[in-house]
Amino acid sequence: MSESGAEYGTIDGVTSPQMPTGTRFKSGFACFIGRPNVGKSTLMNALVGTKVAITSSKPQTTRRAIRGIVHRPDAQLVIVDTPGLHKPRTLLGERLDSLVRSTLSEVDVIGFCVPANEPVGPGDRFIAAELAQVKRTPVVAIVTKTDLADRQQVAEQLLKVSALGEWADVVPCSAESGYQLEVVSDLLAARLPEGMPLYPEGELTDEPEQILVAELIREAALEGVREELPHSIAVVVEEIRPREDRDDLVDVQAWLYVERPSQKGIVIGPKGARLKEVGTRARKQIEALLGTKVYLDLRIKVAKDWQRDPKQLRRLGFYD
Ligand SMILES: Nc1nc2c(ncn2[C@@H]2O[C@H](COP(=O)(O)OP(=O)(O)OP(=O)(O)O)[C@@H](O)[C@H]2O)c(=O)[nH]1
Repeated sequence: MSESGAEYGTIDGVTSPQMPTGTRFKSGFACFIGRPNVGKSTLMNALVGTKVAITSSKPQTTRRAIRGIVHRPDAQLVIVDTPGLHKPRTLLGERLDSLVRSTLSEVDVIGFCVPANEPVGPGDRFIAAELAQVKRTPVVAIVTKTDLADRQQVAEQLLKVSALGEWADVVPCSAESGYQLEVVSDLLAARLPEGMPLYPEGELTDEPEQILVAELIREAALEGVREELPHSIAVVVEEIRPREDRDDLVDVQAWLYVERPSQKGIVIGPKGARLKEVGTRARKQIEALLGTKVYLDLRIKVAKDWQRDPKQLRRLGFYD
């Protein structure tokens, strides 16, 4: 028995019926790296089987290392979702990149994602060169979005990606159609060290609720205005509290920060219509996440140039 009381593999002499005798349970961390928009978050969600990372059709919406956990009979794979590597333009950009680099050296296996439907370019080569520096961590190259390419294109992409570096494996998959997701999971799990499960069974993410809720609100606020304010919105959830005398209602109080008064106008919309929509959309997602009815108190504030100000960055949850 493990500490949590569940049966896991051969840990402490208990053999799980799903595991061949003699195999040892494995556990550890994986992360996906790749250019923005190549499908890293979507792949993580598909492997975990629930929406924990935030995906969108615009690059660099993922700002935090959100972890998803894949519970397998033979292994527990904790996935750290990294933002896309990109050239630092603002202080925030520099922090993203140092976050990516430290993540790479801390994990047990890296999944390097390149989409099947786009030519291999300088961005992919830049990341491949970065990965060549991370000597001790095995890298599985993953050709994503195979549903958007024909067989010939996928085959050619596999060859091109193989030529980019020294990979432990090269595998094609589609998070959209589910093609080869099991194989991706197998290949990543195979590279983990033997060890106890790191999280109790059934737990999908170890992000605090407050951060997940803030991400859902930010995602809702970006809907439809990404072109105008792609990186200028941040959300802080002040409080999540069950309503007194009610066991079916939770109060969520949150601040939505923008950089300039003009952006405030965009987010609020004519007669507050847009902000109301954002609130409704976010509330539905939060209700799904928390499994209860939610009253969302969402207010907007201007925090001038928050991306360039270390104090503001810390306040908004971006730590050194
Ligand atoms: N057709 C298809 N679309 C996909 C697939 N995987 C991801 N997408 C789409 O590609 C876009 C980008 O996906 P994300 O998962 O947000 O990409 P990301 O690499 O995490 O992006 P960043 O967070 O910006 O680094 C989204 O519109 C997804 O719906 C896939 O297997 N097939």
